[in-house]
Amino acid sequence: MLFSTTTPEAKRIALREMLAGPTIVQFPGAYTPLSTRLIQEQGFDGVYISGAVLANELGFPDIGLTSLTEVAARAGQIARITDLPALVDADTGFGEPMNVARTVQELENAGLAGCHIEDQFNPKRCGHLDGKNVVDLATATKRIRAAAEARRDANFLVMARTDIRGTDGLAAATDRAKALVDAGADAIFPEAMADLSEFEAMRSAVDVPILANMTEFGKSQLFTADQLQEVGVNMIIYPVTLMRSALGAMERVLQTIRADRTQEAAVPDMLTRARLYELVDYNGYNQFDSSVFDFEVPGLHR
Ligand SMILES: C[C@](O)(C(=O)O)[C@H](CC(=O)O)C(=O)O
Ligand SMILES: [Mg+2]
Repeated sequence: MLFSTTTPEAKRIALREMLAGPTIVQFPGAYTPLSTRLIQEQGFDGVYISGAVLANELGFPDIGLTSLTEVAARAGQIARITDLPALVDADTGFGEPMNVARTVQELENAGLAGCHIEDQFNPKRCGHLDGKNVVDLATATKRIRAAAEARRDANFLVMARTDIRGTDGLAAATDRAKALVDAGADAIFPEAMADLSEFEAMRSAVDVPILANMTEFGKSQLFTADQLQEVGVNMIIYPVTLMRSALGAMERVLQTIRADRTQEAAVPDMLTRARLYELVDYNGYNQFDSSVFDFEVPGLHR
């Protein structure tokens, strides 16, 4: 059935354990709650909830227009449907340090295993675009300290993302990462690393887990999990991959219908009705229903 069979607390412990382990973990971006089931079925380690996907699907560019309420609600819908730990993109934390504290508590309540908070100015932008701005070190560290202190579950992962590589270079990024760890970050998301050697430099700078963002059409090459593991990366996200693939497929089928005046040629690419029902677990719900209603209470007649 379409719900998590484990608690948020257990998922947070699982996330901590996998990040401490020797094997790199892969977190595809959940496009929607249902697509999260595909991620789980394929045996991935966890799911990522992208701020870009969330914003774009609501019809906004990824420039900080979504609200905490929208992000927590969507992230909660995704977290509730999977046994996998879910890491959510909390952008700049939705305001000042006090807002960041509230953000972390709302995300804990929504059942997330962790979130990342970045050091961009608002309005923020995609980390792989030029013209980003980052806040000063004091502001960046205050956000992380507020996040770390606000959580009620010590295992909720507070990941600090730094975008400073794009504005000030690699040395600034490793320095900032160290300061963010000192401020309480459990993990580091070094955004827009240019190549593997930059990940390696980040690896030597900090002793917490580090994340690689394998977003398509960005600044980083699309390295394999083995290549990234080799340089000491602990976690990979594929944030926008499912949305890009789904939208690509949608565009193609719409073109087919326009051209052929029927969708017939596109049907082989579609998930069949049977497969869709399997994914939504109609069977599981039916069985649950019959186990609840198919019993007799002696002496009870209506
Ligand atoms: C990871 C990211 O923050 C996201 O929101 O998914 C984006 C991804 C993207 O725009 O490709 C990012 O800033 O890298
Ligand atoms: Mg983002």
